[in-house]
Amino acid sequence: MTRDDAAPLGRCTFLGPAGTFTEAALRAVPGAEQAELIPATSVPAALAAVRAGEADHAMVPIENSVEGGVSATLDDIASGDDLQILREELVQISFVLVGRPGVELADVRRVSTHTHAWAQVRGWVEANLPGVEYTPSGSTAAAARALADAEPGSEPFDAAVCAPLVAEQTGLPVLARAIEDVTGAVTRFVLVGRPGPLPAHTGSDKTTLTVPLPDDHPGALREILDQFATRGINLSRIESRPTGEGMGKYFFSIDLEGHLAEERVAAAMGALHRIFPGVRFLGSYPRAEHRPVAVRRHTSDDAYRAGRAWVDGLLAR
Ligand SMILES: O=C(O)C(=O)C[C@]1(C(=O)O)C=C[C@@H](O)C=C1
Repeated sequence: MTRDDAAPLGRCTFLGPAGTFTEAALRAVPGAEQAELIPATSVPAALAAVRAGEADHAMVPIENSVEGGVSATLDDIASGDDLQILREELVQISFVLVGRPGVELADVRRVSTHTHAWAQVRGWVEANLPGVEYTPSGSTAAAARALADAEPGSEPFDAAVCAPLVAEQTGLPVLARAIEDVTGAVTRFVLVGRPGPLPAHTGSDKTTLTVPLPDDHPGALREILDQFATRGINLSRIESRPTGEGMGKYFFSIDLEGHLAEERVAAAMGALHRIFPGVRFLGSYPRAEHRPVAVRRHTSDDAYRAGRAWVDGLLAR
């Protein structure tokens, strides 16, 4: 059984408040206009709402083309009750600096934003606001709204780094535009639900999984990679994250090109499960770029089926 693409989003939570890049990603999903959008204060809070059944889906950031993986998401979906990624969205990222009313760029001493946003404007800040004090916030929009909602004169900081949309929504003065260090940066977001039928295989799919690293297993990383290499499976992301259970305890978070419904992916996942029973399947879903996955002839479904038919024929002699 495959998931119905036209299934309603229902109650959909996201890293809020209104005006985050995450909200922009959610609004790009067909059917978002009919969904009930529920802002969450953090990624773990959004995912907890899905696990508890208080929301049907959550949109959360997972990877940025400049700053890499979003740890809060990678760590949260890797533990606790299983969740499933249903689709991904790519959003072009450009930041503005908004200030409290009346402040000039030269007067800015304290700035707030999300840590991932801060990492993407570090060069601009060093060049234009040297020595400025940084306060992390739950999201870019949370920083801007803290500024907009404060009593005049008691703002917690002078400026916030956020999306141009939030500047419009709050009416805060824009002190600088396009302050990102890398033009054309992209953040990848995933729509997450509770485990259920997989989205249909499209030929341009991605699969996300995690593999815990056992303590006493020399060459474990190589054994994981071998499962993909021998089956011609390309990885688009692999990173290690601490499990939080003690020094040296890690898991790998992996995206591969392909769908669990493909023989080579199913075979690799089955093999991983034999070697590392703690492997966690986090979903197979269409790639946002819709670029077809290149499959080498000898690792195609047809080749797998032909190989199995040959062996079955030998056994049936
Ligand atoms: O704070 C936001 O607006 C978010 O949606 C989060 C987030 C992230 O986690 O990377 C999303 C995109 C940008 O890269 C900066 C922040």
